[in-house]
Amino acid sequence: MSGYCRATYRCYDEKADFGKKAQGIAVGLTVGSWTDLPEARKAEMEKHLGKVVSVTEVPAAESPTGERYADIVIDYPDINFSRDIPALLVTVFGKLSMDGRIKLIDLDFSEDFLSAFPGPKFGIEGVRKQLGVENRPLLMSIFKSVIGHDLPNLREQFFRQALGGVDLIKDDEILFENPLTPLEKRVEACMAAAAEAKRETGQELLYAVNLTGPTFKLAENAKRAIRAGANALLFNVLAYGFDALAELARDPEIHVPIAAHPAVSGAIYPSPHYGIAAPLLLGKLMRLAGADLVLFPSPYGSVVMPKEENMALKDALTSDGLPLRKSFPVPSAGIHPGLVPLIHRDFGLDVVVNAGGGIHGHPLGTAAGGRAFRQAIDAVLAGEPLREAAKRHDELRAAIEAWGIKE
Ligand SMILES: CSCCC(=O)C(=O)COP(=O)(O)O
Repeated sequence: MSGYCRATYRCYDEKADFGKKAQGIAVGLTVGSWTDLPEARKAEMEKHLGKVVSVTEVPAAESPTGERYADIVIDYPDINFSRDIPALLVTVFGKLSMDGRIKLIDLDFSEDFLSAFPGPKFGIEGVRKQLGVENRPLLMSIFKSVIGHDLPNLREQFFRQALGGVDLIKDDEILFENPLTPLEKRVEACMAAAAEAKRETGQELLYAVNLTGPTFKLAENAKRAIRAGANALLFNVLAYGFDALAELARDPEIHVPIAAHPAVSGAIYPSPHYGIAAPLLLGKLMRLAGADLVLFPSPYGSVVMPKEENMALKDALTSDGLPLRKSFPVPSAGIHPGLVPLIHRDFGLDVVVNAGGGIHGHPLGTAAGGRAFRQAIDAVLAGEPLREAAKRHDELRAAIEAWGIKE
């Protein structure tokens, strides 16, 4: 699209004139007023004016929620905003986000706007290359119970996760700078455990250390972590803002994959009437800002997102429609080995299977938890039912006895 970024909204109202509402948005969020302007001024302002592209009204009787709504599409001239995500979001959904029952459903970026964003530095291909794993879903393990633990304890936890054959280990997102496991010491301890585990497993491993601290110290902290040996970062994007991620992702000295955590997103996407839709919030915008991996609730686990939204989110991260590297989808929360067939069915090969409790809570211990997942992944790729594979694998059998299989 040339010269304009396009916003799509869903607006609920029992009796509004949606055409008028759309015109009000297009004018109100751009030039402010139009009809009151003298003709000469109108000619000058034309290039700044938002344009209503379409208004599609759905009556209550045909609406899935039984409420009357309209999908409104508006084009916003690039000339009005700078090439950064905060400027775009404030333009298209600043004041408007507080003005009645309206949700931002989608954004389409102009070529010029897009050209300011390099996107993910590694993406799916780059992460696979780093790990040397091309032909199967990846497996990520989440540290659980990290607060109040010291370095030897953390190192031991890391080692046990790594022995299970996971590809990535991520910090818990609630682990911040603290005297027991400060950033650099934590990285050194965990990377030493990774090297020790590699001697047994032969596997490469990425450790996504939680990047925290004041916004203006993030880049410096990331570089400190990398100097200490970190080979990936975890980042709570929504607590800081997309621009913080974009700055980290475009910094040439931050040459490690960044995993985006969805913390705080539940305050923004779930309502049908308000906020920003999940495929845009956790999909398109995360990819645009440069997340190599994006965590989000799956349709099956303990924190769920509806399937349709989940699939649209996956498409936003992986479609060819954006000229950016693809981000790895990481459907998460309450994941256990019995869910691997569903994850593979819905996400295919390019997915990261991610589990905390489903690994640490395994009846035979943390390393067995990782192995059970790897056995489940291998079985699914071989087209073998999990119950069959479980006859040969104690770890998978114990996992299925504990959590079952969901089909
Ligand atoms: C809601 S997506 C984030 C998942 C996450 O960070 C997490 O800790 C999930 O842990 P679980 O024990 O449910 O695998």
